[in-house]
Amino acid sequence: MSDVSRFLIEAVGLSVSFGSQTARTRVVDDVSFHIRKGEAYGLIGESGCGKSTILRALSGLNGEYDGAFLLRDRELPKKRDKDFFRRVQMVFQDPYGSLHPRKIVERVLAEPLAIHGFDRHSERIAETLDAVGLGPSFRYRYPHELSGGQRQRVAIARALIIEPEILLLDEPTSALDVSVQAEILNLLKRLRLERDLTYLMVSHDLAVVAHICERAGVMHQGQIIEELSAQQIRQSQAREDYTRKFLQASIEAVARRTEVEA
Ligand SMILES: Nc1ncnc2c1ncn2[C@@H]1O[C@H](COP(=O)(O)OP(=O)(O)OP(=O)(O)O)[C@@H](O)[C@H]1O
Repeated sequence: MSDVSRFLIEAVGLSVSFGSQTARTRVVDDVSFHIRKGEAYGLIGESGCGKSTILRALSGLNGEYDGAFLLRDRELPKKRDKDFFRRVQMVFQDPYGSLHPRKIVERVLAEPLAIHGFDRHSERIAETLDAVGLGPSFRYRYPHELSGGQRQRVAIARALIIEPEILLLDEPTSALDVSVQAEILNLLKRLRLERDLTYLMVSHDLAVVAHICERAGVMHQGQIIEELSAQQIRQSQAREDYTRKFLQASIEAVARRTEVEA
């Protein structure tokens, strides 16, 4: 594939509806955005605005959409192929649900290597565990022997071990304690720089998005109503009324959280 494409990922006129003919609801409505190579792009908005639906459509979990996703200017087929999953990996919100309870970490990490035909399994597992901050002893543990943060590190390792270009992150820290959230966010930030990764991250938490992403689309009722830079988010510089209220509500939520922790 050529590297001259303007964008690594593009969504063009994406719409997703659910329900039968008579009770059909459009939950993503004509959404377009682009992400450059190496960039971290966020989708933010209240619960139910359609963020995860976009991620599920891009990841191939739901092929029932209108519009298109382009990877380096090429439209992705509705049924994603193996090459897509080599390049694009997903990290889910719930580190408890996303790891198989009867598989030790080594097996969790060996499976994607086998599927995608990688060599040097043992070395790659050791390297990747180290990259996510887990020592060699974690290799032989079951998920129930791990904390929430350690499980999410394993989930990140499972995504990274096949050297993808893009990580799709669906609220990757919202199931974790606040102190652990910061560790995982810092890990994601470091990994992106070290490995020249591109992120699409979905979150309802503005602080999380402003920490990780350079740009974010603000979603409301299935549409991206405006895009903001991380600096605009931090300085509460929004054009739309809805975004201003959303930013204000988030700032108040963070202040409340800080008061509770103090
Ligand atoms: N498989 C489905 N069938 C029917 N409705 C669905 C389905 N998946 C999502 N929805 C609906 O689509 C809307 C958008 O859901 P989505 O999960 O994308 O929101 P979200 O912004 O990610 O919210 P949250 O942060 O709570 O996950 C919601 O009203 C949801 O109930």
